[in-house]
Amino acid sequence: MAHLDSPVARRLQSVKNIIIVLSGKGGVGKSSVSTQLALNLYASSPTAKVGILDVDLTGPSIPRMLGLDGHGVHQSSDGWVPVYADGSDARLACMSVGFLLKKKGDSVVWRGPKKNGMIRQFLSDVRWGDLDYLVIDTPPGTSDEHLSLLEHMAPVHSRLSAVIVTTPQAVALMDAMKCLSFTRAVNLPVLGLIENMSGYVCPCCGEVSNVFSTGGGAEMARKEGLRFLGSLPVDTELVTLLDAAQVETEEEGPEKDGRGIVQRYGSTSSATLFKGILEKILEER
Ligand SMILES: Nc1ncnc2c1ncn2[C@@H]1O[C@H](COP(=O)(O)OP(=O)(O)OP(=O)(O)O)[C@@H](O)[C@H]1O
Ligand code: SF4
Repeated sequence: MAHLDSPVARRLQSVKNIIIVLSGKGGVGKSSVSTQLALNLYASSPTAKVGILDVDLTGPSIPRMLGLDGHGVHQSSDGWVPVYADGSDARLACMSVGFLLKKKGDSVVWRGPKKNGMIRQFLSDVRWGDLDYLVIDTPPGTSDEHLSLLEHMAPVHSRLSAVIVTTPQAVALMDAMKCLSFTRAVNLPVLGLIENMSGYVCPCCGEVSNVFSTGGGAEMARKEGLRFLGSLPVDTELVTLLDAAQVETEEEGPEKDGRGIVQRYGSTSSATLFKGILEKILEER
C-alpha cells in the first residue's frame, strides 16, 4: 500500500497501472508508440479509462499527435483538469507541457530544478481521477527527467513498468541497451521491447521492404531475456494521421470526417498491428 502522505501517492491512488515509455535515441518513434499504446488501451474495453502524460518537456509532441494542439488546461480548485481526446467520451485524458506554452512552437528552456518542479507538479496536481492505465512519454535517453520521475513516483513504484522502443539500426539498439541498463539500475520492471520503423510497407502493393536491417530488436530481447513485443513498420497512413492531425484541426476542424482521433486511428493498419503488441503487454502486467 502506497504511503498516502505523499501528494503524488494521493493523486495517483486511483491509477491502477503506470507504463513508462523509454527510448535510448530520439526520433525512433517513442511518442508515436506512447500515443498508440494509449489509443489501444482505450479501445481494449468500452469502459477503459486511460491517461497519457507527456514529460518530454523540451519536445512535447503528444498534443499534436492527438490533434489537441492549441488547447489549454483549466486550473480548478482541485488541480489541473487534463484535456480529453476528441471522440473519447472523456475516457482518454492527456496532460503535456505543450498545453502550458503561450504559442505553438514556443520552446521550453529550463534548467534542471525547474524541470524537476514541473514533473512533480504533473504527478501531484493533475486531476486524473480513476484510471486503468497511465502512459508516460519521456524524453529520449536517460536524463535528469527520468530520475526525477522515478524519484517522485517512489511511493507508487509497485505499479510502475516500462516499455522500450528502438529502431532496427545498430546505433539505436546500442542506445536501447543503455536504456535497459538504466531500468535495471533503478529496479524498474520492463514489459518488453518494441522495434519501430521495421521495414516499409508499400502503400500500393503491400510489399514489405527492409530499408534498414531487421530483427535486431528481437535478437537483443532474446539475448537480454526481455520479451519482444513486436515490430511496427513505417506506415505512411499513421504519419498522415498523427502528424497531420493538427493541420486538419486548424484548417478544417478536428472532426473532418465526423470521427474523433480514437475512431480514425482504430481503422488504420497500425491499429490492427498494435493489437498483437497490446495483448503481450497485458499478459505481462
Ligand atoms: N511506424 C512509423 N511509421 C511512420 N512514421 C512514424 C512511425 N513511427 C514514428 N513515425 C514518425 O516519425 C517521427 C518521429 O516520431 P516520434 O516523435 O514518435 O519519435 P520520438 O522517438 O518520440 O522522438 P523524440 O523523442 O526525439 O521527440 C514522427 O513524425 C512520427 O509520426
Ligand atoms: S513495392 Fe512494388 S508497387 Fe510498391 S513501390 Fe515498389 S515496385 Fe511499386
